[in-house]
Amino acid sequence: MTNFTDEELALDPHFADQFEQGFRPACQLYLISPPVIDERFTDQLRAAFEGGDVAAFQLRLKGLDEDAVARAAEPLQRLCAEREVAFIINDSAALAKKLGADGVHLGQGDGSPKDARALLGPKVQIGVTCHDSRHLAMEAGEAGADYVAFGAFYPTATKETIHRPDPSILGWWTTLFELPCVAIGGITAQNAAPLVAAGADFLAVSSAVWAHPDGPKAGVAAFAPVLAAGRQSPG
Ligand SMILES: Cc1ncc(COP(=O)(O)OP(=O)(O)O)c(N)n1
Ligand SMILES: Cc1ncsc1CCOP(=O)(O)O
Ligand SMILES: [Mg+2]
Repeated sequence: MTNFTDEELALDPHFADQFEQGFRPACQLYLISPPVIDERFTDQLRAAFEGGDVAAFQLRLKGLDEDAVARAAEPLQRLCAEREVAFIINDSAALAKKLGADGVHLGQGDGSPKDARALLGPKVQIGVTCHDSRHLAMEAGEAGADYVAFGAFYPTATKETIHRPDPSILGWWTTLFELPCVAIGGITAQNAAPLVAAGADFLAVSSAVWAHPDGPKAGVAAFAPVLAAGRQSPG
């Protein structure tokens, strides 16, 4: 495994874009499905989309075999296509390929981004979990990821988590690299401001939307003000 020094990082040709102050689109919402869904979920997803702009939806069903995930995916993928929301499959590049998904999200134990790229081609988005690690994020960038994900920023009941990054990792990343970064883990409309200010390109959110007391439409709508507040200007 490569360990990057600051000097190597500054010289690495894969990161030629670093230090450029390029345009970064405003922070957007990336919805993660609940870990378990039933037949009512397509309507819940439709309601969520009515709450405001959603850039991507990840189907993250834990403990189901791939055939069952594929069956669940069908109406959800169709809805995402109608709404021009990127449809991302969690964990499995092979399933993303089979379904013709727009992307796949890979954890550190979900296979290599290079193998996924070889399987999926250049147009499919590949995201990689990087926990709280600058090193893992640089490795993912080198391996051809389309985004890196840091988290969990806050306690969450959706997944057992060990790593708790500081929001400053988002600012560090966006100052050096153009590759988008995703913030995940326990994010709500109430606690998201430091992540947006620090530079997150996407907020990946599950329970704050699906368990919102007024429903998923209100759950998405609640994020509008914090997304609109935008990043801290440099300096
Ligand atoms: C956007 C995003 N970031 C992180 C994760 C977590 O992926 P992983 O570490 O593989 O854990 P599981 O989600 O598979 O339990 C994610 N799914 N999406
Ligand atoms: C999948 C995942 N990876 C790190 S935290 C997390 C859970 C995100 O869900 P929530 O927004 O409910 O904390
Ligand atoms: Mg995974």
